[in-house]
Amino acid sequence: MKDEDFYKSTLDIIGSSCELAGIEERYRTILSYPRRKLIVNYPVHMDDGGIRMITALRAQHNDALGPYKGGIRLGCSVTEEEVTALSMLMSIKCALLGLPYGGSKGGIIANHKALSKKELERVCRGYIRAIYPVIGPTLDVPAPDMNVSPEAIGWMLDEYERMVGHHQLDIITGKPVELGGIKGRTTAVAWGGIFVMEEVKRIHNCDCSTFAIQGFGNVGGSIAQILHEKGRRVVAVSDSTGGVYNESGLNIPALMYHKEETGSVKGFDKARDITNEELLEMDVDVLAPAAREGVITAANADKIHARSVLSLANGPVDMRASEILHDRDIIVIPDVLANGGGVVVSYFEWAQDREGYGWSGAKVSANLKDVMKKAFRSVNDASKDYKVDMYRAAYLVGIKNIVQAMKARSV
Ligand SMILES: NC(=O)c1ccc[n+]([C@@H]2O[C@H](COP(=O)([O-])OP(=O)(O)OC[C@H]3O[C@@H](n4cnc5c(N)ncnc54)[C@H](O)[C@@H]3O)[C@@H](O)[C@H]2O)c1
Repeated sequence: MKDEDFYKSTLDIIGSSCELAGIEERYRTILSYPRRKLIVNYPVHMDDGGIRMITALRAQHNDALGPYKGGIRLGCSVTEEEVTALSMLMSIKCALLGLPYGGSKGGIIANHKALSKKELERVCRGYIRAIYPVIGPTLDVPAPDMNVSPEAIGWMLDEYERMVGHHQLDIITGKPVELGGIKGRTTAVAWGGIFVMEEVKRIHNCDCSTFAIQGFGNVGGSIAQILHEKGRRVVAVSDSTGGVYNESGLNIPALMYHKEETGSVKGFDKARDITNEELLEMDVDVLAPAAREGVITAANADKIHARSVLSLANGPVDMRASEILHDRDIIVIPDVLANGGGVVVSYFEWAQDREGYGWSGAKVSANLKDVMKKAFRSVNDASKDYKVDMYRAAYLVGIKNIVQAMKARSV
């Protein structure tokens, strides 16, 4: 899916949710624009003595409920439309999950694979210097997203603290644990998805024994690992190079080792190579797209054979595809709910750093479970009340919560 289409499909779901909830036209108009978009160009010193200009941005969508919150993406294919749409999804996600945050997103347009570690550090530090005027612990709190590691977040924290001249751990989340990060952040998206899946299984009485996972990075890799440890059968996984399949279940730790050694999941000796299309069309209990936006659309929704779809990536299923799947009795857990565990635990990290008292892993896990189950119930109830699929219900609940906050502010 092209980024313009992702942006358009985000506006479509905002518009149709407002219509469904009977929300006044002016709120739909307000929510269809980001409040602020900062585009920056900054020079980075390269190891060969030259400089390179880096273009980056920060999109801030809506802050009626609290400070903007959103990750930073790094990559040469990052675009303004993609980052803007993702800032909108963040507002809706935070509102749906009951967090006191608005939504934002950042993007750094650079080929991270072609940078040395020192160059990457200078790119990350430069980004913080460039967006400094629009971020702050009660203004906009960044976090990692694709291709941004906890180490990179550590550099960003350090750069901000150098600028302000004092410690400020609550300026950014996703930090290494030894630098004010929180226990459980790296597996938070995966655990959040699993807690939601457990509710789906309990309430809708569906089977969750076999899994196919698209993407084998932070999110896809960690859910595969957890499911494997729980004794579930992860029969297929893929990355950008293709996928692998084993009907009896893949040995995930061995596959991780294979990917580390070869750079790809393909060619794993205890499995058969498959394409990403084959993975999406697999007959499994749960299909978890955990790579990119726009992978299930009206063009391939008819070919999906999973019993449920856990949308761990941002925007992997569009509204039309979700309707088609719903009509075929396939349960779609929307992204704003399924991958919400990441921002929930980011919120715990922010709260921990503002409080100055470390949370235990057990406290993180118990609180995450509570938030995810409560959010699932609100979506499930809205789905029944409005007689719509869970995808539309989730956006509807999030947007209603934002609009209530705007009304309380007399916007
Ligand atoms: N990391 C987080 O905390 C977090 C939180 C919420 C949502 N998300 C979303 O989850 C998704 C994945 O994020 P991540 O942090 O795991 O990124 P990542 O960069 O660690 O991993 C992405 C994975 O997807 C694979 N991939 C890329 N393009 C692909 C394609 N066309 N087909 C199949 N596989 C492909 C990559 O090879 C890699 O294995 C993104 O949509 C991101 O916005 C991430």
